[in-house]
Parts: sequence; structure tokens; C-alpha cells
Amino acid sequence: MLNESCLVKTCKPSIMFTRVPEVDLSDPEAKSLIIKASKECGFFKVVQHGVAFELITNLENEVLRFFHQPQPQKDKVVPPDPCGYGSRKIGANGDEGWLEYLLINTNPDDPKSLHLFQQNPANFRSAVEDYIGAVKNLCSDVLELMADGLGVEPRNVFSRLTMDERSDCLLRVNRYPVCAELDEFEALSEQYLIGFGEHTDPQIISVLRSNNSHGLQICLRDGTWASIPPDQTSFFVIVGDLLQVMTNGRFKSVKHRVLTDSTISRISIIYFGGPPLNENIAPLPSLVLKEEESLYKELTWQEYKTATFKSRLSDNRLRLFEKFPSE
Ligand SMILES: C=C1C[C@]23C[C@@]1(O)CC[C@H]2[C@@]12CC[C@H](O)[C@@](C)(C(=O)O1)[C@H]2[C@@H]3C(=O)O
Ligand SMILES: O=C(O)CCC(=O)C(=O)O
Ligand SMILES: [Fe+2]
Repeated sequence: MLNESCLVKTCKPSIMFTRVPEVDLSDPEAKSLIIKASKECGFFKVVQHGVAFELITNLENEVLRFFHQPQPQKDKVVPPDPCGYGSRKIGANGDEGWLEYLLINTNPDDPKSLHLFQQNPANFRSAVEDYIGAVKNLCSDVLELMADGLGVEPRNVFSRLTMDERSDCLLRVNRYPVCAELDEFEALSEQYLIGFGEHTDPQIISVLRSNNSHGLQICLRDGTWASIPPDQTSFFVIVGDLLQVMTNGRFKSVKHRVLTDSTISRISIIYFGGPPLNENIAPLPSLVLKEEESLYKELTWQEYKTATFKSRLSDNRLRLFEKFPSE
């Protein structure tokens, strides 16, 4: 029963974030807008991004076809470890959400990706690969504008990490079904169904696209939860933990969550840009000014990733990097 589920939470009322920072990639001011937004909220929306809408809807249709299959068919995909097909359970440490998902390693030679592609029509594979190709480039463009805006060299200091052939990137597709019982709960009080609990993304950057559903919220610096109005033609960029470290805390990895939309199922597609596993991650020397100390120690992505995947969703994992952890 839903009312006994730990997924129904009483949440403080959230505000509608009507001033989501918006960046038109063709605007000469794009880099300064990106820097401002990455510092202030670790989140912004990208418009005029150049990714064809057809490529996005192709993948969305393939994903819908996949999720609409009978359960035994979906269960033929390996259970998530972390890649695979999952439902309700998020990660391996007891977190749950009102969703089902596919988590795919973007390396086309990954055995689990190959297995998933063999189980599905050829259109599924081409839709996934075309989408990854386009979003990988978008991600690189955004990271180059970030380096430019921060005045760090070379310009590809961040993007080389996600563009490397050994980079550790993931594609996640989430489906949050409508819950018929939800209206009743919402009407009772400020109770919401948790689709995906609060967390920060551990990688460098995440690029998110969703259908016209509500549900995504970010935590503002004063602790207020702000609902992001949907926009299916744009991408949302989320600053990840590694980018906070590399910028020595200038950019903020933003806490976010999803509350289930009571009217339409939410489909979200997220590209997580991560570096090669053996890459050392530390603040860029040019961002540690003489009078300023480096706030973080050096860890490889493999070390941080291993610790992350042993943690609960809402844990503060950045503490592992902190040189001066607060209480
Ligand atoms: C509870 C967990 C799920 C997660 C691994 C973790 O142990 C902690 C981080 C979680 C997260 C959040 C962002 C991405 O969705 C994700 C794929 C990632 O890299 O870190 C998930 C992990 C997951 O779903 O396995
Ligand atoms: O589904 C969404 O909109 C966000 C999901 C998310 O934050 C994640 O998968 O890390
Ligand atoms: Fe996330």
C-alpha cells in the first residue's frame, strides 16, 4: 500500500523557480551566463543547443517502447550493478524511488550495453548511439565555455576528460509512472511521492532532458526546494561533484530530486559526463590563488566512484575530498 511506503514524504512546500538561468549557446554572453549560474546554483537551462529535436524524440519513442513491454521482457535485461534495468531500487544500498530505469555505459563495446542492444530492435541501438553522439558534443561545448569563462587553459581542460575514449560516461533513462493513489495523498496534506530522492551527481557534469512533466526540483543555496518548470525542447545542465572539486568550490554541485507528477508519466534522459577511471581529480592549480588554499585533496575518479557507490543517495560524498571537513 502506498500510504505505508517510505516513498510518501511530507515535504516542506517548494517554490516554483521562475527564473531558471537560461543560456543561449549562440549568444556571445553565453560563457559569462554559464559561469554565473554554475556559481550561484550549479544548474542552468541550455536553449539553441543545436541538437535536432527528431533525435531526441526518436530516443524517447524507443525508450517508451522499451518500458511498455511486459515485465518479464524487461527483466531479461541484467539487474542494475550499476548498469542494467532497475525498478524501484536505486543503487545497492537500500534507496528506493517511484520509477523504473535503464542505466547504460556509453562505451559501445561495454558487454552489458551490447547485451541490451542485442535484446532490442536495431532502432533502439541507433537511437541511443545517435543521442549519445550529439549530447557528448553538447557537453563538450558547455565544458569549453566553462573553461573559457573561468579563464583557465587549455580550453579543453574539462572537456578532454569527458571526450577521452576511456572516459567513464553513463546514459540513464528514467520513467516515473503516474500513481493513481497520489491525488488522494496530496489532497490530505503536503505529501509527495518520491520519484528520485535528493542527491548530488558525482561526475563532472550531467545533461538532462525530460518530457513535459513536472517533478524535478533543485535545492537553492538558502535550502529552499525549487521546482523546475518543464521544457522538452531544452537541456538542463547539472554541475557534478568533480566539477566542484576541480573549480576549488567556485562551482556548486547542486542537490536535486524528483517528486512524482500526478498527471503524466515523467520520462527523463540524463547523460553523466565522467572522466577516465584512473584520472586524478583535484582543484586546477590556476584556480588555487596564492592567498587561497586548495579546499580539496586529490583522488582518482575510481577511488571516488567506488566510495560513492557504497554510499546512500542523500549522503554528502564530497566530504571524502574535503581537506577541512566541517562538523
Ligand atoms: C544510491 C546510489 C545510486 C547511485 C549510486 C549510489 O550509491 C549513490 C549515487 C547515485 C548516483 C546519482 C547520480 C546517477 O543517477 C548515478 C548513476 C550515479 O552515478 O550516482 C546514481 C547511482 C546509481 O543509480 O547506481
Ligand atoms: O529524472 C530526473 O529528472 C533526474 C534524475 C536524476 O537526478 C538522476 O538520475 O541522477
Ligand atoms: Fe541526479
